[in-house]
Amino acid sequence: MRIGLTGGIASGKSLVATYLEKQGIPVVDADKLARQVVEPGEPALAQIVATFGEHVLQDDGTLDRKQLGAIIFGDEQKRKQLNEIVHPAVRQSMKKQADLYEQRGYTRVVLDIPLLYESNLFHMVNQVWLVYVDEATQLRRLIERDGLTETEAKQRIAAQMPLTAKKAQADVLIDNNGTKENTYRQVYDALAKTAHE
Ligand SMILES: Nc1ncnc2c1ncn2[C@@H]1O[C@H](COP(=O)(O)OP(=O)(O)OP(=O)(O)O)[C@@H](O)[C@H]1O
Repeated sequence: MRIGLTGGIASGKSLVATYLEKQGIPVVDADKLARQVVEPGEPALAQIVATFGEHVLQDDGTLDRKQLGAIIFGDEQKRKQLNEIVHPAVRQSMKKQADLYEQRGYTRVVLDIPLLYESNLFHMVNQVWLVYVDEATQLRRLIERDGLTETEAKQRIAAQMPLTAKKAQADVLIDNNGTKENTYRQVYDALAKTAHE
């Protein structure tokens, strides 16, 4: 069974993912794979260079993220082109890792996908677990973690699909407004329910 773990910025996905790993559940991290698929030697990097030019590479052959960011900033068409290269590579890589874990005998694999809703990746998982917090808590934790001003933090939250809108399509809601222990308990209980599925 594949569980899609998602939420919003600073909602507590990493907290939950770390706990799941401690419980012996393998977690496939979409953000980590998104960095791996553009490493030197990877086909996605070659496609990026073919599309945007050699100047998106640094001298050591790695992707110059700043340069690429500047190219796609404010250019919807270019952003789309980049996503059309990177997204399929990430999906393929997530699937491959999940397959591997299953071949090794794991019956439950978690796919940590921050943009599961935005990228419409419901087809990749059997269940969606949503880590949610109310906006005041999200704002406070984001400011504390990243050292942002209130305005900056509000902008980042506003740039995403609201967490409340994500609730309707979730199979399991993990309320992370309380203590970490409280959240761990909910995850433990949700895991217990999947043990025989
Ligand atoms: N229940 C909690 N009580 C107190 N602090 C918490 C709790 N849950 C998370 N935090 C803190 O809030 C911050 C955000 O949590 P976390 O990094 O797990 O979120 P995330 O969803 O993975 O964020 P992002 O997607 O932005 O990386 C962290 O500093 C974390 O330590």
